[in-house]
Amino acid sequence: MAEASTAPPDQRVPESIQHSVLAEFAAGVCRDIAGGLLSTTGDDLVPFLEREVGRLRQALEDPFALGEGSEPRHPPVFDRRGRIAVATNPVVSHRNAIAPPMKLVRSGDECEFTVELPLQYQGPPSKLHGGYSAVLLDEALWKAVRVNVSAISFTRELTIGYERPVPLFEPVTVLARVTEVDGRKTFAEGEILAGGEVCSRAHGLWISPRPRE
Ligand SMILES: CCCCCCCC/C=C\CCCCCCCC(=O)SCCNC(=O)CCNC(=O)[C@H](O)C(C)(C)COP(=O)(O)OP(=O)(O)OC[C@H]1O[C@@H](n2cnc3c(N)ncnc32)[C@H](O)[C@@H]1OP(=O)(O)O
Repeated sequence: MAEASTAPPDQRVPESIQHSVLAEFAAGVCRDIAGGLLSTTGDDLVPFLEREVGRLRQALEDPFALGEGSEPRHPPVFDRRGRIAVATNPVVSHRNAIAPPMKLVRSGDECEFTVELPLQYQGPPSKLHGGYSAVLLDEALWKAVRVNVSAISFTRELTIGYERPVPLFEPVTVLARVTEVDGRKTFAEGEILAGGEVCSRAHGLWISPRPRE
């Protein structure tokens, strides 16, 4: 259990920058291993794994060699109650090895993300699994709701239309915007685009929980 921090606000971080950079690097190696296990077979498997383990071992021996001066994207913080809060989000957190991670590049009335999906997200050959398209759109539409509505909301309904396959191994864009706010209900819509063409469309409803009596 984390102890409540008594540090001044500017020092309220539970680990060094170097450890945060190391954790995000390790998550990246885990992602590369996940993809490589699906594309590497037979005699290539052992050298592949040795290379990846070697990258990790080298980082552990000399963490300062990891992109000198580089900043962690999602370092843990102390929350308002003094507990350690790690960015666990499975779509955008650089510390979560199962996140691609999808990157927010523009946030406002419309949110824009970019992402490149490797082999572990494959459904049809070289195309994204449809369930994972829904994951990307859920996150993007939730973010558009989050930045435009003050109360935290949760996905109540999400409808996805699959118009074209989403390609793996190339940058795709995910767009999202709020269309209507009605009390606790917020409606939003968005798209996944590849090469300028819409591949999937989503619309849905986000509801903020009723205030406690
Ligand atoms: C490092 C630090 C980080 C800090 C971060 C801060 C905190 C972060 C917090 C969160 C992170 C999330 C990260 C992104 C996640 C992406 C989004 C997700 O995946 S969310 C998870 C999946 N979703 C759920 O698990 C919801 C499960 N459902 C519920 O919990 C409830 O259903 C809930 C809260 C959504 C609504 O519950 P009710 O009981 O308040 O709803 P009722 O009263 O039934 O409906 C409200 C109104 O909406 C209408 N309504 C319901 N369904 C409708 C529909 N389909 N169309 C139109 N209206 C509808 C109803 O008729 C009602 O209307 P009338 O107020 O009576 O006028």
